[in-house]
Amino acid sequence: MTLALSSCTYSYRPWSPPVLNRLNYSLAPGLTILLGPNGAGKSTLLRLAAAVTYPRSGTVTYQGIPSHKKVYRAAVAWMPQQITSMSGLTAREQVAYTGWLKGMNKRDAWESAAQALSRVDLSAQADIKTKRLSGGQLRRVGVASALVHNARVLLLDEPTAGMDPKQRRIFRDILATLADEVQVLLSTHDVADLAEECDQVTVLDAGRIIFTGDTQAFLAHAPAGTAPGRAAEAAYSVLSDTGAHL
Ligand SMILES: Nc1ncnc2c1ncn2[C@@H]1O[C@H](COP(=O)(O)OP(=O)(O)OP(=O)(O)O)[C@@H](O)[C@H]1O
Repeated sequence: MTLALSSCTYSYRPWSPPVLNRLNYSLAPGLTILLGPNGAGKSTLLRLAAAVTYPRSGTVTYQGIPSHKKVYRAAVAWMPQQITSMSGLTAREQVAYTGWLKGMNKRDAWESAAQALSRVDLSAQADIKTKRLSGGQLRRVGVASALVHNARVLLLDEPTAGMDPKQRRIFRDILATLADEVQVLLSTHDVADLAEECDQVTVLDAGRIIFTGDTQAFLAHAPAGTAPGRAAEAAYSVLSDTGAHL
């Protein structure tokens, strides 16, 4: 049993049309990327999975535990699109502070912050004030903050948006390593960068899942003769066109 959304319906206002309608989704092991056009519902799905909000009907569970339970929230970590640097805090202090907010005692949070920063390859920047870090490094502080309380599932909302190619490559390698230990679901528009590196791909369109499966099955949607290195974009384009007609 894993993180699962069962028949989930969600709308932002009681009277507005649902953004997700009776959605069923089970997160696979490893690294899954969540693709879809603007407004497809990716952030909404992640927010439900992160227990930031709750479905109007249906259930969200992790190993059968419903998302409103404290143990659920302890198992799942979420990184929103915007990471803020906390005024005056170093990277380690910011990550430790997040751990403390999540209920760890000060000493455990401090120790765990060092480990989390090492997992995102930021040990060398641990004592630097977060406001002096680059945008890509600050995102890695965000991932470390998400990891500090030893979550089993990591939910990342467009973590690579605005990163330069080098930072994206570093970030991608870190995620690939992390995904050996925790389940990772991340939304992105960087199809070409990530789709060939991940284990699973899910494509959301207008609140419906139009594809979910392993990377090979996803790439198989690229038309024959697609140039090497373009397969992910081509597969996504074919699936998006199909989804638009469903
Ligand atoms: N706070 C909100 N209040 C009302 N409607 C919202 C709110 N947030 C999102 N929506 C609407 O819900 C739908 C899905 O939005 P969501 O942000 O989940 O999509 P997305 O796939 O993450 O988009 P993007 O790729 O642009 O980030 C959109 O129609 C959006 O306008």
